[in-house]
Amino acid sequence: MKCVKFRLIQIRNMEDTTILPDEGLTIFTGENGSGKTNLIEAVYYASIGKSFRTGNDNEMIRLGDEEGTILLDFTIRDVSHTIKVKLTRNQGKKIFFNDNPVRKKDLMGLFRTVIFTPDELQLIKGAPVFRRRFLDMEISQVSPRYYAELLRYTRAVQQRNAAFRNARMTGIIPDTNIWDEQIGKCAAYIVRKRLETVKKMNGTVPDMESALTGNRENLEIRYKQAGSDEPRFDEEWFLERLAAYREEDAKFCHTSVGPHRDDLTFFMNGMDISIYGSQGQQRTAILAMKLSEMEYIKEETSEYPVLLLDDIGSELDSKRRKALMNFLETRNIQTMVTGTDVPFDHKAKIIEVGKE
Ligand SMILES: Nc1ncnc2c1ncn2[C@@H]1O[C@H](COP(=O)(O)OP(=O)(O)OP(=O)(O)O)[C@@H](O)[C@H]1O
Repeated sequence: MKCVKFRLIQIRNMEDTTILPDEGLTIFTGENGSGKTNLIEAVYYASIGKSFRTGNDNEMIRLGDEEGTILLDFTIRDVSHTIKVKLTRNQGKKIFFNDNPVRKKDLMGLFRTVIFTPDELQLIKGAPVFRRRFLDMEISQVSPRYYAELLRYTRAVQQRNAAFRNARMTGIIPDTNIWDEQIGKCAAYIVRKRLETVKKMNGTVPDMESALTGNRENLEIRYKQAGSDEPRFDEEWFLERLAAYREEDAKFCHTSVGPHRDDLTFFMNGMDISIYGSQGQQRTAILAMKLSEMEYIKEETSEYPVLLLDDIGSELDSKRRKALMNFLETRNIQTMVTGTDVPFDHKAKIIEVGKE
């Protein structure tokens, strides 16, 4: 999978900018605020249908304009495709794949990316939601069924919670069987898929770590299921727990059982790196996980996704950057990087942003 060309029209600070990235490494360089991250953000937007920086699409449209467009041409196994996203102020977005309108959820998995930004430390330091999202996005990009089950699951949990809220005034515990059944079915599938993925990642993540550092630390991802020491993914288990917790859930109008409560923990040589790891180790571990995500996507789809690295120069020392670039080069992974100075001494296409 390669991005051949992308264009931002009235997006962020870009009036009309076309970029032809290299098949290998492209470095966006330029002063602070010149718009380097805006370029990576647009590529990511075309892949997922939303920004990694904001949930408010209006922020994406250039100030003073009413609409903005992102166009992206890419190839899958040498066949060309196009994605077009048209954003209109306060009126949402329209997405087109090969000129046909598609819903945002249908965009998932067409043009695949993996992103690493300075905020990525949240994956270790932040709330569980960041870790679940990481895993969910990874699997959703290769499995349309997973994404559909996830959406169905989220809706069922919302409906169950709404049923509790609606019944609150009456003091009667509502019958949520219809939602519990849906939650149980989807939850079993979601947790099974997540466990499979974690297992696959554990097969590659130590190699990625050693490619970056030269050390073979024992890096391991563990799935932490709310309510069970040994992860369970049978529907009956979820149904039993949903029934057992119904009374308490009704009191708080929430659902305390299910994969939306699960978490991941990262261990290095048996130690939880969120507690014992240095900042450098945490960053390297995250990057190793991202590379392992790339391997997973490659294994599932037979093509590497496009890697987007925002401000990597400030995140990794030169030794690790070099090791990372060697790794990407040998696998022919298309990579787009931002940095105020050209941060690498590798063969790359360098695009100076903000200079006409
Ligand atoms: N909706 C918008 N309309 C116009 N300009 C915008 C909009 N959103 C952001 N900008 C401008 O985009 C620029 C920020 O771009 P970006 O974050 O890509 O910078 P950068 O080159 O990555 O900078 P740094 O090196 O500091 O990370 C700022 O100048 C900001 O004012």
